[in-house]
Amino acid sequence: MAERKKAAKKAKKVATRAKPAPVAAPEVKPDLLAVRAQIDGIDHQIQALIAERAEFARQVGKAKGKLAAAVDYYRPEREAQVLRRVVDRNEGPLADDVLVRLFREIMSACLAQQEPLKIGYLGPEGTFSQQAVQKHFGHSAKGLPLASVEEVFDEVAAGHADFGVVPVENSGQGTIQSTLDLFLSSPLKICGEVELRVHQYLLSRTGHIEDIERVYSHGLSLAQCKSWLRQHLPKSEKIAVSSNAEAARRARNADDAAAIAGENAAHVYGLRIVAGPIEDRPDNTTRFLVIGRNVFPPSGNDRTSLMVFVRDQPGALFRVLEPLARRGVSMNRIESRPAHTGLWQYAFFIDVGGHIDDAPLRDVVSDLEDFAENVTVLGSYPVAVP
Ligand SMILES: O=C(O)C(=O)C[C@]1(C(=O)O)C=C[C@@H](O)C=C1
Repeated sequence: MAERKKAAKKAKKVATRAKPAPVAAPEVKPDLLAVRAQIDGIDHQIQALIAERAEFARQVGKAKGKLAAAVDYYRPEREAQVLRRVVDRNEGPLADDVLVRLFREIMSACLAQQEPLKIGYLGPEGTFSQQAVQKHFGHSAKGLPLASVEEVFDEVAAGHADFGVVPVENSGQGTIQSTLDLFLSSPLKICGEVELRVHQYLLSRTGHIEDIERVYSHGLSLAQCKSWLRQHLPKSEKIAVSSNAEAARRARNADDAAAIAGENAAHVYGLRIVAGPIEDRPDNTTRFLVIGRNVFPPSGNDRTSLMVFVRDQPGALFRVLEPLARRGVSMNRIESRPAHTGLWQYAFFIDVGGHIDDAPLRDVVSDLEDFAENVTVLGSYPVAVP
């Protein structure tokens, strides 16, 4: 919510507090049928407006001309602008993220009128990656569950999926380096980011904690619940598998096994919730990247990811950072990885504020090109809307 709006709301609250306590008026119970009639009238209007919007979205499609596929109609920068306006306008009672979810679904359905987008993710069904796909692209997009993050990159590069959604960072565990490393040898671009609050649950067939001797989960999820496991299941064997949904699939087959996964997985795999949420940090959040084959225009609030290859030499890191400081470009993240191009050569993965079409950032890239072995713009994309 915009700072200005928050300040106005706060001022209003303070003013209310300063007033003498009002004399309690007897609460008038609204008439149920009359209120429902109001809701019916509003639903009627909402439906007519959604239909009208869908018709305009179709016209926008026509205005773009005859394009080859659904992916060519997708405009992430425009979607981000629409959603930011929704947040700016919001004065309650519904929370920003609730309204954003509703509007995303409307845009998802409008876009799917051409043909639904196909989005690759680390499957099987029930993973947090699937939740991230649905959060970002809405339920009208078609999810393609794949066996590994590497396969997500391959299927997008081959054009079998329009976009992919891959985990890149967890608030408590840090960067998922295996995902970053895939960019070293991939031509794909970053087109968006999704932040997902991750709630972990202990799931099993019987639902009884005393039955559990083995706990399956993705290594990252086991790490996110380490203290809880130490306290509640200290003697159980912890087994890392390829995804949380795979863990749920295994737990389905044995009474003495459990899985740590999202609540979704309990429904998908017919398991009972033994305990949850069990993540050690209450703000546990995973950041996902949307990968595709193109870079999109600026949305007005963007981030750019760069990959800078340098030789191991004195002052290398300083020389990477100096142009950013000199040109006033803010940096959100830097990570160094072996570049796989030669011994002691490194790639710096850097996230900075702004779009590659912005002058200061273009200049930074040209400064870096003067001394680095190679500079790759991995993508410029809208900063995640809640
Ligand atoms: O504005 C556009 O370019 C549209 O295609 C319309 C619309 C929308 O429903 O608002 C739908 C899909 C795009 O990804 C962005 C926005």
